[in-house]
Amino acid sequence: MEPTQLFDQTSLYIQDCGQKGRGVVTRKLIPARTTIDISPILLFPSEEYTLHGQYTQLDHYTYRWQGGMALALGLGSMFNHSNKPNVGFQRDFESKLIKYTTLREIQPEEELCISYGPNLWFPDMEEEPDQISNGDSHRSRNSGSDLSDFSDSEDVTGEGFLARLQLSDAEEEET
Ligand SMILES: C[S@@+](CC[C@H](N)C(=O)[O-])C[C@H]1O[C@@H](n2cnc3c(N)ncnc32)[C@H](O)[C@@H]1O
Repeated sequence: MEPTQLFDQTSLYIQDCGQKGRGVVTRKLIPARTTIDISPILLFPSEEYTLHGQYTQLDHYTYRWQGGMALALGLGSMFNHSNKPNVGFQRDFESKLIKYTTLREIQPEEELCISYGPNLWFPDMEEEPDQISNGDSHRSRNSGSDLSDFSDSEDVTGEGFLARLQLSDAEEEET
């Protein structure tokens, strides 16, 4: 495996984001298309996840992965959800990494959010009050298309990468 360069994250910090719990915030302006983190992952094989993991706190933090579910080590586990995300992510199955890239310019003191997909298991506090649904707290994160499900390992750099991040889940399923 090639060595992976990690990132200087001195401008990012973890903050209490009210009912969302902790979240990731930036002190400085971050330009669009900036890679802000590469998180190594810890893979839980499908069987282990089905037998145990889905009944634990891990279920709130894991990403779909080839062969099971993955816990992002580092910032990747701390991004909250927004249906208008300002950060996209791309899984690199071969290198067991998730790369996070800004989708637009992000202002100082703004929270960095990814999209978990359409099937949330909690009431979305980013929504307007009359739009908040209850979510389904009993539904396993693994039981729907929670996270846009990249089916293959791809080059994680370049235009194709960012364009793919911006696909909606519906478009993603069609590709
Ligand atoms: C991957 S964790 C994110 C970090 C988490 N906030 C923490 O403090 O550990 C996912 C959990 O954060 C909370 N969360 C994330 N985005 C949210 C949102 N838009 N509205 C409400 N809760 C949210 C939910 O409890 C969810 O199960």
